[in-house]
Amino acid sequence: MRASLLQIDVDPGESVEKRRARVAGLVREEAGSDLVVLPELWTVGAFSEDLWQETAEPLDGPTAAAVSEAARDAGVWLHAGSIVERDGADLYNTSLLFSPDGVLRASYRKIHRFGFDRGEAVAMSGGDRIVIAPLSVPAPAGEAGAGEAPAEGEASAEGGASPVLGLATCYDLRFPEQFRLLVDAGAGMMVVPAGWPARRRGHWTLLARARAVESQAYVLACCTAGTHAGIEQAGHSMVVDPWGEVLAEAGAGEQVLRADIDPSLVARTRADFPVLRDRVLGLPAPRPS
Ligand SMILES: O=C(O)CCC(=O)C(=O)O
Repeated sequence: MRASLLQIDVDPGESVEKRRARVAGLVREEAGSDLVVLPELWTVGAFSEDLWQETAEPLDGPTAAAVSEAARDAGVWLHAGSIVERDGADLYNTSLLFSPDGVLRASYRKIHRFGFDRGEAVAMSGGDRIVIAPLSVPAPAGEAGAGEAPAEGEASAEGGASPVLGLATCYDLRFPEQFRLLVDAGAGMMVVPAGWPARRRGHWTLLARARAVESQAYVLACCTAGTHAGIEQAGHSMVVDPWGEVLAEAGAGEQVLRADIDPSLVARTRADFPVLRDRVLGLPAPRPS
C-alpha cells in the first residue's frame, strides 16, 4: 500500500481558511495513494495557543467538512492530523480518521498534553482512552481474485491489506507504555501527527524509530514545517518499518513524503524475531534494600 505524509508549513501569514482549502487541495492530489496523513494542529499551529479558543471546532466542524470531502474526492483513507476540538467548555487536541467515502471512522483525543505547566498542558483537557482503527486497502488493479477476508495486519487473499492503525499524537511518542497498549490491542501501524520543535529534532527521529523497533510496527510520523508562535518546527516526517529502517524521511520544509508499505511485514517480523513473546509481565515492585 502507498502512504503519503503531508508535511504542512503552518505559516502564520496564511489564514486558517486559506490553509484549510490549500491542504484539502493537496489531499486531492494524492488520489491513488491508500492512506494520506496530515500533522498535528496544522490549521492553527501546535504552539499558537492564543488562537485555540477562537478556532476550536466540533468533530463535524469546518475542518472535518473540508477534509472529509477531499478524502472522498481522492478516494483515500485520511488521517487528518488533529484539530482543536471544542466539547462544551473543554478543548481537546483530537485526531480524525476518515475512510475513502468521507465518513469519520475514528477520533483520538491526545492523552499526554505537552507544556508542563503551560500551553496545551493547561489550556486543553487530555484524552483517557487509546484508539485503534482497522483499515481495509484494496488490491492494486489486476491483482484481485477470489478469496477470504484478510487477517488483521496481513495481506488479504485478494492482494489487499487490512492494517490496524494505532493512534498517537506528538508528545505521546515519549510514552512507550501507550504504544505497548496499542500493540496489545492489535495495532501494527502507528500514526503520529506532530508539531515537534526543531530544537529537539534528534529526539523526534530517534523516538519514531524506537517506537517502531520496540512495537515491531510501522511508524508514520508526520510533523509540521515552518515557524509559528516563534517555534521552528522539526519537519523530518518519517516512515519507519517494523525493523526500524527508515523508508522515507522529509527535509525541513513543506513536502509530500510518499512510501510503499507492506503491512504483512508486521506479522512476519513478529514471527521471525518474536521478542514481544518474551515480555515478562506482572513483576513485583523492587524490595527496599
Ligand atoms: O516532546 C517534545 O519535545 C515535543 C512535544 C510537542 O511539541 C507536542 O506534543 O506538541
